[in-house]
Amino acid sequence: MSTSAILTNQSTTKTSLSCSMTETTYLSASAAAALDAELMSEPGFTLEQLMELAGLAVAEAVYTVVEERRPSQQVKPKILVICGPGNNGGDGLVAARHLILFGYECVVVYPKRSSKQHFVNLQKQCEDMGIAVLNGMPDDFEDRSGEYAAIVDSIFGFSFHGEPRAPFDDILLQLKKAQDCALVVSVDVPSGWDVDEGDVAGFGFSPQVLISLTAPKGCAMSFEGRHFVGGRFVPPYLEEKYQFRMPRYPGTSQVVELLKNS
Ligand SMILES: NC(=O)C1=CN([C@@H]2O[C@H](COP(=O)(O)OP(=O)(O)OC[C@H]3O[C@@H](n4cnc5c(N)ncnc54)[C@H](O)[C@@H]3O)[C@@H](O)[C@H]2O)[C@H](O)CC1
Ligand SMILES: [K+]
Repeated sequence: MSTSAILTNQSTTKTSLSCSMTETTYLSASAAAALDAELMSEPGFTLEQLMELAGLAVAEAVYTVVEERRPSQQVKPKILVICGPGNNGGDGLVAARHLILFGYECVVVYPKRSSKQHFVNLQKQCEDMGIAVLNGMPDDFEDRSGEYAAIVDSIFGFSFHGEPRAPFDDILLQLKKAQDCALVVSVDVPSGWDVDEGDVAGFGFSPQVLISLTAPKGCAMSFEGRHFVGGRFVPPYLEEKYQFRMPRYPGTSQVVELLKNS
């Protein structure tokens, strides 16, 4: 793997539950894919293992931001999780299951379902938790998007290319409209953004929260909202090989928030 695939290589400094983002490491789309493949070949992780930890981290970040804004302990937060056709969508299915275990309500939108057994199992596990798994956006979404405590964008991750195709083009338009009245949390990459360059098409989808997995991708350099990192599974020798540094996770946490320098 060429180190030129890595966009910057710097370090973070730890405070208590967050990292002061004096400097951080960004991975290009190609470096992220190469690292992902290596995790599954050399340390021999299965996709199931990595996705379970990634999805748990997503659930933890969602829980953190929702609890901070929660007006009353009586209201059970309701989360909409929109899942794409690949592994980013799988992270969303895992996160939905954990959010139920954290005491939330969830609805999943999963229009292009993978037939792979792992994904069939993830859907079944969601349904077994009482989660409705829908083929499309709820009919009343435009009028009621503000009722969700958060909307999770797990549509596309680091393998997204080009222009979003149907049905995700329409879904992203709906998400863009909803971002003014609902808290939108993107998983790994704000969907529709160029993975390395950001919102170069000027579409204007701008989630309030991003949870980068393993390490931020290049697009995160132009992200201005709250930024968490999760995916606490990289062995130190791979950090060295890929010349990036995992954030220093506090205690048993699966996520760490990167704080911008003042
Ligand atoms: N090591 C880690 O950090 C891990 C991260 N994980 C998550 O996996 C995604 C990357 O998953 P991958 O399956 O490679 O790709 P995507 O989910 O980004 O999407 C692929 C999917 O999307 C389709 N597609 C691509 N471009 C378009 C388009 N323009 N319009 C419509 N559809 C498009 C493509 O055909 C595929 O079907 C990473 O970001 C993390 O979220 C793992 O969970 C664990 C390890
Ligand atoms: K996403």
